[in-house]
Amino acid sequence: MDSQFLDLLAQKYDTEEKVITEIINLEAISNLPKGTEHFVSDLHGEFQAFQHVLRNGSGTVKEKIRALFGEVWTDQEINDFAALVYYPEEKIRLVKGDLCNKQALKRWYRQTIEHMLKLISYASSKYTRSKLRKALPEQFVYIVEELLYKTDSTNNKDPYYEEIYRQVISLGLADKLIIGLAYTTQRLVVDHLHVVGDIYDRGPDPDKIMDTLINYHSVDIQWGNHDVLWIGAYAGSLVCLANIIRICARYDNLNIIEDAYGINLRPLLNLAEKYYDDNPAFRPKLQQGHTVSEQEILQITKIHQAIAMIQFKLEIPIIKRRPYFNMSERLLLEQIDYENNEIKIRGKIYPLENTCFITVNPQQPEQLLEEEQQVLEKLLFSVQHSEKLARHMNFLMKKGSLYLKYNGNLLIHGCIPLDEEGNMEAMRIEDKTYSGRQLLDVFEYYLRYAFAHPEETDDLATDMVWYIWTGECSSLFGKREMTTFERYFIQDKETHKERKNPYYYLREHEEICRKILLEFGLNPDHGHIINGHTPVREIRGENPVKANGKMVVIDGGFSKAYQSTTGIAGYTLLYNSFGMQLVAHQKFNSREDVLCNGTDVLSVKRLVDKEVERKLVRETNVGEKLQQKISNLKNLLEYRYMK
Ligand SMILES: O=P(O)(O)OC[C@H]1O[C@](O)(COP(=O)(O)O)[C@@H](O)[C@@H]1O
Ligand SMILES: [Mn+2]
Repeated sequence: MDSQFLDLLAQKYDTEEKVITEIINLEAISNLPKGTEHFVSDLHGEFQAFQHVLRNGSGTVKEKIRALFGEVWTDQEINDFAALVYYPEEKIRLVKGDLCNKQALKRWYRQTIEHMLKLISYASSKYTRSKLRKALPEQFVYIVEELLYKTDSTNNKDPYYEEIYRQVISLGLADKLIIGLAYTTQRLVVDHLHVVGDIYDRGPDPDKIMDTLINYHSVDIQWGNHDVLWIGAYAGSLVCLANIIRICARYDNLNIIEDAYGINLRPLLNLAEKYYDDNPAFRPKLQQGHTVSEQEILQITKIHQAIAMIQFKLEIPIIKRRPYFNMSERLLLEQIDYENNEIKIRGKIYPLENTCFITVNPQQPEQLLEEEQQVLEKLLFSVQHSEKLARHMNFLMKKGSLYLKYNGNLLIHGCIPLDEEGNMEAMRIEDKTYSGRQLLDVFEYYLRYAFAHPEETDDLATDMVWYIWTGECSSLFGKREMTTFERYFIQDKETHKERKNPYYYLREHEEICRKILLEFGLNPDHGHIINGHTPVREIRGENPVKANGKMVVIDGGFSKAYQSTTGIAGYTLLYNSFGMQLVAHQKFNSREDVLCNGTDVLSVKRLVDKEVERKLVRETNVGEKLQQKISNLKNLLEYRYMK
């Protein structure tokens, strides 16, 4: 072992006792049950519903309350206490409104603090004291520990403990303490969160989700195709930029761009006002309960057309300079007969409707108007100079990856591109061919390169980010073509279909999943593939657990826009020391509903896999790191202290 490294280590562990204590500590931690992993996906800007799932730990909080108090409490009491743990600030306000005299409130405080402490003690039973300490509200660590670790069997200290309660309440600290303890509980029930892609697009508050994730104690992200689109825009891809604005316009979410990220849309609006009019194909999909004036709808409709046309133009030069993207069929503006308003797709002629080609030069359809060019420059400048977007995109890069191997499982938003025979599908990039894990690694390499070079807007890396959004071999898109143009302008629904990669039917088979796990160096006997991306249609009897349990698909649709197809409001997955459980969530109405009526999103759990023996930290990714550390410390012991 490198003596320099050991000398460095010796600075921290500068006595034999310190080394030995740390070894004992790490060995002991390795023998604790593994922490709970929580998997969510396809959040699509639905901050409220996501927050609820996060705060209730996909039902884990209530499960713990029920286990502790279920025999003595009514359902109503359980619901009330659960609501307090989820939304402590609001619930305390409601309780105070209900309890009219001070004495009653004091009694409530006294009982509630005790109940919270019981819950915390139960929820932290598989963690070290040090880990619990880190999760406690900082200003109350001392008193909470006193109350938690009461060891006095003689009752000599009872008055002492009572006095702590009394002081907290009379000094007016009870609210703060209860709120702090509620958040501690939320934090304890989930050790680590995986977001399996698609934080952005369709719903109203992706920025709030990002802020929540940034403040979360332990998280990783597997990028979704929509997240990559936002990364692409920030990294300088104009076509990705056009796409994010188009999608925001389509879902009546332009305030994400303008208000949340402070990107000035005025130049685009001016252009849109000049060239476009009302158009039924471009009217925004309105959010439920969101009232928008006719004038605003008209404005959005115009912006939607302006940016969609810019997008279609921008696609052309990329397709032409990257022949191996194999997208020549997507040169649609070149297939249009502008006089007869028709288009030829795969040899068939279709009439066009709701067209808005006023800025297109039929001889050179990729040509941008001078004004369009200027608008794009201003938008890109604005995007790349939004402080908040920079913070969010940097976090996505830091915590994110295209796929993740974690505790023996493979987490990926979309798919592993396969051919019909189930072989890893190959893609040529420049003069090399890649497939399987190598292909995904190359995609990720380009994406990181593009992000590191935001000043380059048409190099291969930047184009590749757009390919990951929409290309036929992309592991995040997983379809053969994106038929956006057809859905706007062609009636015939046949043209709207997007053929899926064979992966999506082959993943039903256990052998295929085993093969993929092997390709990624994982043990197929123990590993699972965890996917998001495609809504599981429970209504039609689709099972999210496939391939004899090797494959779990957790996109049930937080996205409101998709709930009618799925019939539920999303799946999440829990993986604790006893095994893996899938949780199906019912539609989330509102936080008020939880607070006032005690209604919680009904969650139904289904066992995916059961551990034969309780899984310990030692057998996890974290455990591996601990073992490495132990081995370093043992080397230090020998090198420094046992000569
Ligand atoms: O529902 P919309 O807004 O028309 O978007 C449809 C587009 O979204 C996609 O489904 C991709 O989004 P998802 O990752 O959410 O599936 C494309 O395949 C499709 O073209
Ligand atoms: Mn997706």
